[in-house]
Amino acid sequence: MAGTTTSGPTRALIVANPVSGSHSSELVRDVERICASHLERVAVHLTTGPHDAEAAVRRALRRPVHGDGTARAPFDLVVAVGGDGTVREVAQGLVAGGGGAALAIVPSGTGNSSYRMLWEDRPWEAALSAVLQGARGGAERRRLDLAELRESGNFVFLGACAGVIAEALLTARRLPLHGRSRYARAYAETAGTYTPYPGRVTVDGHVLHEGPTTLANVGGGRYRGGQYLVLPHSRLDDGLLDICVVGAGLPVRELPELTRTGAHLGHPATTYGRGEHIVVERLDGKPLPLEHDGEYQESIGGRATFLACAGLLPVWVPVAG
Ligand SMILES: Nc1ncnc2c1ncn2[C@@H]1O[C@H](COP(=O)(O)OP(=O)(O)OP(=O)(O)O)[C@@H](O)[C@H]1O
Repeated sequence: MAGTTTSGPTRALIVANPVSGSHSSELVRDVERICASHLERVAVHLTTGPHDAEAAVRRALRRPVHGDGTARAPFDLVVAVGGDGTVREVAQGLVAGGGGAALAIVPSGTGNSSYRMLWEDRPWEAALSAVLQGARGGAERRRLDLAELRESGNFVFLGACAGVIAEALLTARRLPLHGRSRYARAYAETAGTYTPYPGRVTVDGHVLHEGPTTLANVGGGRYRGGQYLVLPHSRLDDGLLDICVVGAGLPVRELPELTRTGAHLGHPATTYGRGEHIVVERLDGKPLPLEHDGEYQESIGGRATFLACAGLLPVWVPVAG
């Protein structure tokens, strides 16, 4: 397959977020130990705050290492140890840093949908060990699509959602729960009082949906909240963004059950599309409730514009099939 390579990586930077939902220092030590048993060079960076993962990756990739009189990139692998927000920041740093280092993920967040979109339910130790051995371990380096959110300039890895899922993230902030049950409870609470917003979604210049909107999800990843299969048909390297819109005809409380299996797609209130240029709007002059990669976008206005960026990010994934 184009864009793949068979040999494993040799030099890893581990970027770990100490405040991600299921972080522990033992986990970081284990990741470091497993990497060190396969690789010639391993470094660890603990993030210090929002955006630090991106800055650390950019910095680290900028410094060439000199060996035998030649310069080469200091790392060919960056292992993000964190949740979806950390993974996205690392992805942004990898794109900005250039140089061809590829991403691997060890899940230690809350939803961990990014890890699941690549490795499903495989234990992280097995996935990391596969990555470190390359094709021999059953992993390959593939270039995956990203989306650019025009209004912020950020790249989107997992996906973005306007509507009830974004509102649920705000609810989740005040819940003293951990893991995926935190998002499940936040969603249930939010759904109880949620009013669909007046919206429009345009795909490659054609209006896909206009009217009351419960959610509009652009991806990227098949899962949201680690368990809800909102975009079951999404492919990560087809150069296109999938979009699922749920209108007001589907009771908000029924969505979690339906999206667990992708059954929402058969409901008449659901519209599905695919394209390179997707515009999600709120039409009543209020800000669009929007999140991407699990982070609420506070400063977005009434409109979010997503552009597909085909094959922008090198990522270690299981060998296809
Ligand atoms: N040292 C730090 N202190 C405070 N915030 C940090 C620090 N390092 C990183 N962050 C921020 O923590 C946020 C949340 O991290 P992350 O998304 O990885 O975990 P999570 O929210 O538990 O998981 P998920 O997104 O999978 O639900 C990120 O937006 C990141 O910018």
